[in-house]
Amino acid sequence: MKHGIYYSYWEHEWSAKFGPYVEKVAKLGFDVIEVAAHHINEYSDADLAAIKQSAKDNGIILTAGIGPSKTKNLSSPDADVRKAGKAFFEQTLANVAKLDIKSIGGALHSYWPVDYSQPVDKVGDRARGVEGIHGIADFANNLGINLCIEVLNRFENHVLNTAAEGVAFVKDVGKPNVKVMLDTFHMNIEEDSFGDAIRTAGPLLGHFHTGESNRRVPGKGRIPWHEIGLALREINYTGAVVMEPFVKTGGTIGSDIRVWRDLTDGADEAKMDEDARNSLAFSRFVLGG
Ligand SMILES: O=C(CO)[C@@H](O)[C@H](O)[C@H](O)CO
Ligand SMILES: [Mn+2]
Repeated sequence: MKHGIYYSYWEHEWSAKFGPYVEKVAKLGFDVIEVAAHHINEYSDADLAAIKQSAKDNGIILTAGIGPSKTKNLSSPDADVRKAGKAFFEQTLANVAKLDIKSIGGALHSYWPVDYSQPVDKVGDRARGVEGIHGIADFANNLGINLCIEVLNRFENHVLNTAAEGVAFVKDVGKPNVKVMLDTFHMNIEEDSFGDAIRTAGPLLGHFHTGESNRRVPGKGRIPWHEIGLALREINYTGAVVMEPFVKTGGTIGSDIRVWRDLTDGADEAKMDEDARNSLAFSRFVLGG
């Protein structure tokens, strides 16, 4: 098991440059840094080559996360949007591959966060989502990339809310590089049992996000980490466990994540780093790896 952190913990914008965080995260003792792929198509090849080299020099593995925008929605009822989504993903995956990234996770099958001011069509969106992911899976596989379909809570997406729904979706896609992704923040809202959800995903679990029920770093709240660690060991999970704390207000991150109060307790960057380091030690102990 490899442990990581989403660099957005320190930032306000999905567009924030992730290059400088590779060394920082390595110094904090992590194995993995997760980067936001939302704006990766704006990086030059030289930028990507430098970041790849920095990861190599620092012994860090990169993974990617993304919340696709409504205009790039692979499950949209509008065929032109689906087409734009496919083109966006192909460009994004090609750039992600330049960083030697083997896994991209998020609501790849849909968009995020969902606009609930309009009625939703879960059945139709799911069917188009299966087709959309099926349509980019081989492209990703040829680049050695797994597509990890994130199961989200009801307030952020309607297509997949439970591990069982995630597994059924991934089985319908039926491609070896398309996996289920779980996140303890979302599981806390939707699952009857953390352990059962992880066992339901079993060998299809491709990526795992961690965070407390208010998205503080693991160890500061009341998520049942021991139960989660036992279940991950039971299914012999060897993938990445990436903590995804969101504690800062402001910017597109604060707004998309609905952070309306300062959850850092007024921390400066040094204290934010210390919290991450302590949470990493806690996560390695309780989850393994
Ligand atoms: O859990 C979430 C959102 O609640 C994230 O994983 C998100 O989908 C993605 O990371 C956006 O970059
Ligand atoms: Mn997540």
